[in-house]
Amino acid sequence: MTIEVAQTRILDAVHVIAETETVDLRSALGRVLAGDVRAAVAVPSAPNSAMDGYALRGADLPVSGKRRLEIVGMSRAGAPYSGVVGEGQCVRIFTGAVMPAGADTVVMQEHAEAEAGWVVVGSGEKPGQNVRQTGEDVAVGQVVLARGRRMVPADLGMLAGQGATRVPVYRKLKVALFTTGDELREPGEVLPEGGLYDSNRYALLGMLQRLGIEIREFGIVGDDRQRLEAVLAQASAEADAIVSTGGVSVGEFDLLREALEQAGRVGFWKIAIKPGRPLTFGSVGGAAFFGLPGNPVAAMVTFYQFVQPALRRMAGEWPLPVPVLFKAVCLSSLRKRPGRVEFQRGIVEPDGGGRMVVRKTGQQGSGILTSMSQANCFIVLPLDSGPVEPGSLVDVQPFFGLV
Ligand SMILES: Nc1nc2c(c(=O)[nH]1)N[C@H]1C(S)=C(S)[C@@H](COP(=O)(O)OP(=O)(O)OC[C@H]3O[C@@H](n4cnc5c(N)ncnc54)[C@H](O)[C@@H]3O)O[C@H]1N2
Ligand code: MOO
Repeated sequence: MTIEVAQTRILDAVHVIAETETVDLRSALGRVLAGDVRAAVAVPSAPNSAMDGYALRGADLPVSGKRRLEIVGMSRAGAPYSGVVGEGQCVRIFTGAVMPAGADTVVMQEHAEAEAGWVVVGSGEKPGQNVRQTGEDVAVGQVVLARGRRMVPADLGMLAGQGATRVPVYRKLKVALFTTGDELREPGEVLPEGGLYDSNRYALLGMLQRLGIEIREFGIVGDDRQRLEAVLAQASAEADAIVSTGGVSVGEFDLLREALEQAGRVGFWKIAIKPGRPLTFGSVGGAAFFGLPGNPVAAMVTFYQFVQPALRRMAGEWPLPVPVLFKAVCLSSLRKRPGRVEFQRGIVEPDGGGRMVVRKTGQQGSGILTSMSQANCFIVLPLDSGPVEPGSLVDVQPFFGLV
């Protein structure tokens, strides 16, 4: 199965949560809007000055030479001038102050010479300049923020700019999380010979936390079918989605598969992706189920490719952002065989000469979590491509952005 087919099937199968709630603006960051927010007030609410200077009639500006205008008053932000600016007059004005009646133009103070109640302006100024018009940012009735938007800091500002104190949002998505494998130990415990600490659950916790999800942790579930079935039943009763790692390939102890066949409807897919070929997707009770491969990098790559978009959709987010891809010059040689899309891990940066360059973060095995920890991007190698020689252009998908 191609990545695209798997992504489409998953997005088509999941449901957006129905319940909504209202939250205080202070708690709205990262939440998903459950309804359109329309503007009740125009921003700005009145024409105002973009500069400190003098408000005057555009018709009074000299075409050539200079003109002397009488200063008849002052308009400060929060304390407008109540009179009218007549011919040959002006008002001392400050940034953000309402334009006085009669005036339609502001000359910044650096371009004017003030002298005892009078000001001299020169030519080269344009009628209408330096004025911010009513509603030029937001007009009354316009959709300020649309349903399905995951709110960013500027959105909180937009809502506050409308005088809003509370906003309608979808309730938080609940996700149950567990890992499988008798070899796993909880951090803090003593590690037996051949054991390893459960790193997947913590990496997944981090990725889920970034999505603002309410997490129900079921810990490590050993290779015990009855226990797996019990956890699946409880998880499906408590959560909108279940995410697990391990036990999805073909090993004899991959009991998750049997437990799932008992508890729900799931498909076992082989996807043309590396790392992360084996993936399980389906439902257990009313919950969507995602069974990720156990290898730590495979678990993270498949989370980003398949689980994250699905959880965002379920949480009400729409449209989903299209992942950013750009070209960079690859400084490493990369091993690659045609047949799978590969998500190798890299560090991308400007080279100082106007180019973006990328190099791989060491060994690229799907168990090498260091390769992910040190990376700031995926190097995305297409399905049918072969090895990459240093100096070639490759597609890069950055992890970073403003936060
Ligand atoms: N004969 C085949 N063997 C394997 C295949 C295959 O197609 N045929 N696929 C390989 C690929 S690709 C992957 S990925 C893994 C996926 O296997 P599972 O999902 O069943 O994962 P496990 O066998 O349980 O574990 C794989 C690996 O990852 C380690 N692991 C598991 N859970 C965690 C955790 N929570 N934290 C840290 N590390 C974890 C585990 O110890 C194993 O080393 O199968 C290949 N085999
Ligand atoms: O998922 Mo596996 O190699 O593709 O780790």
